[in-house]
Amino acid sequence: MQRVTFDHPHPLHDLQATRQIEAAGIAATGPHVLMQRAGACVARLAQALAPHARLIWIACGAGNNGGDGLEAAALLHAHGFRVQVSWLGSVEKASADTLKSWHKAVAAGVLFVDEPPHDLEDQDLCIDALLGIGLTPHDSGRSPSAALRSLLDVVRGTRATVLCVDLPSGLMADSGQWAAGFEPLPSPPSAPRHTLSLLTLKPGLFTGMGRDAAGTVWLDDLQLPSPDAAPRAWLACAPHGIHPSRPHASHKGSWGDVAVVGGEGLEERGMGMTGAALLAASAALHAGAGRVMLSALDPALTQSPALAPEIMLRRFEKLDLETATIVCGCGGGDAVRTVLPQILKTARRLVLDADALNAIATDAGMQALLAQRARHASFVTAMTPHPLEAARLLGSDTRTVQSDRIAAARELAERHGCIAVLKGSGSIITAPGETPFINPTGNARLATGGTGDVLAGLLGARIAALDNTQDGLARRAFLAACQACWQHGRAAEDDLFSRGLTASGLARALSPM
Ligand SMILES: NC(=O)C1=CN([C@@H]2O[C@H](COP(=O)(O)OP(=O)(O)OC[C@H]3O[C@@H](n4cnc5c(N)ncnc54)[C@H](OP(=O)(O)O)[C@@H]3O)[C@@H](O)[C@H]2O)[C@@H](O)CC1
Ligand SMILES: [K+]
Repeated sequence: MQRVTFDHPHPLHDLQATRQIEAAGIAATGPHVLMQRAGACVARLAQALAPHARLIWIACGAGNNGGDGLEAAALLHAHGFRVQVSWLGSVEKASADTLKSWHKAVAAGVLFVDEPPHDLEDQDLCIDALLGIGLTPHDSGRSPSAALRSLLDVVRGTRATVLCVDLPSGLMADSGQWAAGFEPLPSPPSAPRHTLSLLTLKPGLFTGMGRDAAGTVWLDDLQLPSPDAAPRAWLACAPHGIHPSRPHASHKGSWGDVAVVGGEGLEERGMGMTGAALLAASAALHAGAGRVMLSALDPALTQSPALAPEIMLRRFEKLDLETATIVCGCGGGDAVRTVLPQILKTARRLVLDADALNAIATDAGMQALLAQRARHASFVTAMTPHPLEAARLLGSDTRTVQSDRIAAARELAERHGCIAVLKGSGSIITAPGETPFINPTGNARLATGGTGDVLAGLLGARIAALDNTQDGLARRAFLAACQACWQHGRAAEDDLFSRGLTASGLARALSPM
């Protein structure tokens, strides 16, 4: 068993692959072996998480996820813990494996209760073995029974540490969304949460609602060999080796130019958005771009910001679109539409964000220009939509995008031939022909205006630093996007922001590496 850390990338397998791995495992080990192993490692982790538990309550569903819970109950009882079990199954309907574990628990003298205990304290433990990967898809229209619902409510409202077996019950393994009818109350759970994922890590644990639901994630392979099934995605790890430490004999030209085009003025539509462009420029600067230029769409902006005199103002027609990495769209408003076609045609390295994406979403001509970029091997294009911007580009809605974030990111990347970074909890980074990565860094401090502009500027700096003379530009740009997401999230985790984060503070906290 291992706690999932981010020192190497982890493969994330979807339900189909997990079921295949499970079936092969059962064929290799025989009946009940995997459930016994699963129960044993649940019991081991339970003891480690709550060594002083007065009471361990195990909520067991009717399926094999509940069987894991019953198996763990027998073991924990044998280790001297006071264990109570609520079981939703029946002897008549239980699977053969679950029935064996039920017999074991009964024979061990585990107490089965009709009502969940109401006296679970902080030091106690609640084991959620209600539902695992057997949850039927959300569109089946099936909602939880009253009995299941009432146990779920206790699991979600308890003060005790919660250990979820395989998945938080009701969370869909592939998407990280709650199945219909299983959504918890809006207030986030306050008790510590852990999830012990069995056999494989599932993508849904790390994106969408998954991170809040799962808490700390653990993995046990149930002693089966590493799966060779293709992962649906990878969990990104701390980057190393993409940008080795900067040579002493480097100069500003070594790290590339970033030019930010955005920031509609107050006069245009009564909504001043120059701040967004300034944030992107500041992020590029602090992330180590050799030179940073700002081409503001606000004609009234005629001076570099006093706090960042390094940022040079440029009229759009004075930008060298072929050499600079263009970050386009931050606070761009409608004004961005006038310059975007030329940028799409000419800029070799391009990061598209916010209003540039909104403009492209409604303009077939610009979509065609974007598609043409993919035919030039020396062109790099990255887009950084949040779910609503992604939905506009895909002609769908936010709910559909969020219902399968990996699929939505892939669709964007394939359709537009570019690197796609779908922002949100567990950002998805993908590109044509690449297996997507899910970024594990970051926290709720990022939920404030301007942090997306900071990511766009940071990504601009990372792309600007890529060496033109080396092969594999597309792949290196993709890895640079993964690195930028990692660094953006990691910066937000710094204690510096423990009392709150602003986007300008985040930009200033970035570093070249
Ligand atoms: N097989 C093995 O060897 C191993 C399996 N392992 C473990 O088994 C788990 C998978 O077990 P599983 O396939 O039995 O599914 P599981 O997650 O218990 O859910 C099924 C139950 O949920 C119910 N239910 C479903 N949808 C529902 C809905 N919308 N609303 C309400 N109810 C719904 C469904 O009800 P039913 O449709 O039968 O009426 C049934 O009662 C896996 O996650 C891992 O923990 C490990 O021990 C490793 C070895
Ligand atoms: K569970």
